[in-house]
Amino acid sequence: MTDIGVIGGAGYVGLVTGVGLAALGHKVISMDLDKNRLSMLRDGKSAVYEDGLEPILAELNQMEQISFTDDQSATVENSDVLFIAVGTPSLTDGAADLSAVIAVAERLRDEISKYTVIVVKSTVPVGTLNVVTDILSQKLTEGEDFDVVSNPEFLREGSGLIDFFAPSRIIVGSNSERANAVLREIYEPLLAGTTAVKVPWIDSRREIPYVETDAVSAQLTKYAANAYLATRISFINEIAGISEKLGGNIGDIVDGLGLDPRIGPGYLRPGIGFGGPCLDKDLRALITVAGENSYDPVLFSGVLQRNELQLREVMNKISAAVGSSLYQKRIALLGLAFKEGTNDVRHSLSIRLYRALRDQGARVVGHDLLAVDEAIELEPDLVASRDLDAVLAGADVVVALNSEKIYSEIDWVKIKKSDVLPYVVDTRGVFDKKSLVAGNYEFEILGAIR
Ligand SMILES: NC(=O)C1=CN([C@@H]2O[C@H](COP(=O)(O)OP(=O)(O)OC[C@H]3O[C@@H](n4cnc5c(N)ncnc54)[C@H](O)[C@@H]3O)[C@@H](O)[C@H]2O)C=CC1
Ligand SMILES: O=C(O)[C@H]1O[C@H](OP(=O)(O)OP(=O)(O)OC[C@H]2O[C@@H](n3ccc(=O)[nH]c3=O)[C@H](O)[C@@H]2O)[C@H](O)[C@@H](O)[C@@H]1O
Repeated sequence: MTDIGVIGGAGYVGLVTGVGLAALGHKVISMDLDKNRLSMLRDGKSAVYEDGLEPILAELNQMEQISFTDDQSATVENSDVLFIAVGTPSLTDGAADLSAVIAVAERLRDEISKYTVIVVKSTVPVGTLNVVTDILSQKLTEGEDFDVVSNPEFLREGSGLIDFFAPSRIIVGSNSERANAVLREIYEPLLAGTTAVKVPWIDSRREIPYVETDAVSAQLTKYAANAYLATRISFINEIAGISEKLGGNIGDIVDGLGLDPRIGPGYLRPGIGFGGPCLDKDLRALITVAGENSYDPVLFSGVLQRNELQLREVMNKISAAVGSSLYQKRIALLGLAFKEGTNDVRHSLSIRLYRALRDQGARVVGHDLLAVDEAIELEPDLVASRDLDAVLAGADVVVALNSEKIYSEIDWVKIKKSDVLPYVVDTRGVFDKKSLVAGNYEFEILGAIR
């Protein structure tokens, strides 16, 4: 059992990391600046939605396996290992904003009083570990008082706990054997499949790849993974666009593509593009860092460009559907979070679409199962509801942006209230096509002939 502090412990990554490590039997202090989130967490409630998190959190709280505080000094004093999971958002030039990481390191420089392993979980560009080491070295000695390790995170929002307990891989980047040994000890229960509380996602028969490498490679692996995922989405969106022009059916194309074992079926759903707090930000940071090192990443620039164009494609479909002008047209957007299964609206392309429609005078009404409050907090004038029927009623155009299961269950015949039907734009191939045909709706599916 290791005493672990998680700095940024109330965020998406920090919370899953803290809860996961506590469930493995470690004593965890989750430290954050957000007092509101901390007080919710002490009551077993999370401001970030993660499937299955709250029951485990409540159990861990009761066992005193995890605690929540805004006191960094006490966290440092009572921890042998500190995971840093603070945010690293995009600056206007695309580079990662490291101010939160630097602020934490500057305090650690004065707070560390025994050998402490600093584990950087936040996604940070190559070179950031040197910055942290330089800050700490102003008062402390590397190897004696501290070591800094990279341990990038690959979780997906909404399925964070599954990804913690059944990760595709664990990557640890460090040149210190002492720190590596500490990390191996921390992850040992996960590799062995043993936990202090019952979690449904662990499979002790499955071997979890554990990769030890240098810090530069660990950090670049993280950026490469997100760049590849973004590339895959822009790739399939581009194929969908071409398919639409040539009269193909993207669903069948994806199935045919995915059958090639070198390509695989996952992560090939076309749509409005990749949104969310990370893919876009990390790709921009990679492009910036490549540029700073005299390398021209033409492929990745194209991936970003396709993503921007994709939003415009969807906007054009809506404009074409209403004919003359969007003014006063009621547009129902299904899916406000950046994807289904999360309440995160950070960098949601649905919200960007809302703004573009609003600016042209449309009356937009949005639906989401989890993110209505978050969407309204971000855009106070947005009319949004969890009631799907109410959102669909009276719409001139209905647009599916996320692929929630309930969207596939809409009975288009049953919901018909009059002969004046909305035009339906399905960017996700989620709606029941037979039902739309039976109801005589005019509709289009992104990337497909009907
Ligand atoms: N959200 C995701 O799915 C993933 C995020 N990442 C990376 O993990 C990092 C964190 O991302 P998220 O969890 O999404 O961000 P987040 O914004 O949800 O969480 C960051 C937390 O850090 C706290 N914080 C900021 N400054 C602090 C300080 N000085 N001391 C203590 N707490 C502080 C904030 O209050 C917030 O709760 C980023 O680098 C991101 O790129 C990596 C993999 C997945
Ligand atoms: O670094 C991160 O933050 C994380 O970013 C992504 O995870 P996440 O942002 O939670 O969401 P994804 O499920 O990857 O989806 C990202 C965007 O791509 C879109 N997407 C995804 C898959 C797909 O086939 N098609 C598609 O358009 C989603 O709708 C969403 O807008 C990665 O999948 C994680 O591995 C990574 O850890």
